[in-house]
Amino acid sequence: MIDAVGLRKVYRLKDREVVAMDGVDLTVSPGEVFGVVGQSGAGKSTLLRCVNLLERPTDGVVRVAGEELTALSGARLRAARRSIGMVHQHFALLSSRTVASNVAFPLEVAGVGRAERGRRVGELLELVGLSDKAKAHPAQLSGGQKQRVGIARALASRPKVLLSDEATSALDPETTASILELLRDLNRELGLTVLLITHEMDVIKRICDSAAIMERGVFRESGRVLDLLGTPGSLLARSLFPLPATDVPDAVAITYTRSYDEPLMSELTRRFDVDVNVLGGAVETVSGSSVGRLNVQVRGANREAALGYLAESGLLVEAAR
Ligand SMILES: Nc1ncnc2c1ncn2[C@@H]1O[C@H](COP(=O)(O)OP(=O)(O)OP(=O)(O)O)[C@@H](O)[C@H]1O
Repeated sequence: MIDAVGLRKVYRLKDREVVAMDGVDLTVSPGEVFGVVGQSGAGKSTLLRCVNLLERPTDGVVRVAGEELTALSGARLRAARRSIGMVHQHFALLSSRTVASNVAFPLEVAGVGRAERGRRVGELLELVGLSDKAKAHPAQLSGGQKQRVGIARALASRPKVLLSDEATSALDPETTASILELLRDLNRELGLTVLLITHEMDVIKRICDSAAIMERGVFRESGRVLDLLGTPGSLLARSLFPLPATDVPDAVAITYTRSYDEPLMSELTRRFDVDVNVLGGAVETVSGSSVGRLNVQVRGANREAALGYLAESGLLVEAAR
């Protein structure tokens, strides 16, 4: 649905050049939620602005919903961009307009008639759970409600793709959870493809099917979240499940990305007669699967066979650090 190849963006300032993006390849499949996570200055906003051609990349090709945006300009680019909705961190609502009129705004710009606009706005407000706020003004809404208006407005022209620029960064944890849930529901119910940028690992954990870690203008790793978590040395695994450093002898870090019918640890002690001591870790639901990362001390004569058994069972076994 989104295909970007070799994206570079260089800002030319008076006295120097800033390379904000330096060769990013991004593929977002139809119907998935893809999260790009990184610290401030990593290049996330630049990537998002280049994907919808708010800014033209210095190099590279961007295709969205089958259209090569980088080959278009003027009216054809504006028309193609209707298949992309955008949600902003600070909502970007018009304060003098009511909620309904904010949502109607892109429809007015697109020349949609009054009756059709009214019908569509009603539908959109229902979709985001704000039917009772149609006549309110943005100043009368909570942050979460404002973001719901922002999402309704972004969906007005029935986009295939929603870009989210730190949609939950200005919200408290509870409101963040409800907005993420809304994005997930819209993704499922409308088959909406979502590309979001965030600096919060929690957003990746809660709603993303795929993710990329961005640092200094490049993707350090990218792929399906569960695949990355099961990959040796994964940065995402270390960031989502930070394990405390350990120098305990015979300790290993174990990662599993699905639930097991049989109790593996007790099986281990029974079959291999080893002592198993859990030193630390966490178990959480990621992309709908039970994922765990544990530091475990395994001791005994059959230690190697026991670790081999875990690896054969599909767990990732690495040296604990
Ligand atoms: N218009 C611009 N002109 C010059 N440099 C820019 C411009 N926009 C971004 N940059 C620079 O490009 C780099 C990447 O910035 P970008 O805003 O994309 O990062 P980010 O990951 O989105 O960070 P943040 O979360 O703080 O917005 C930074 O060094 C930034 O200073």
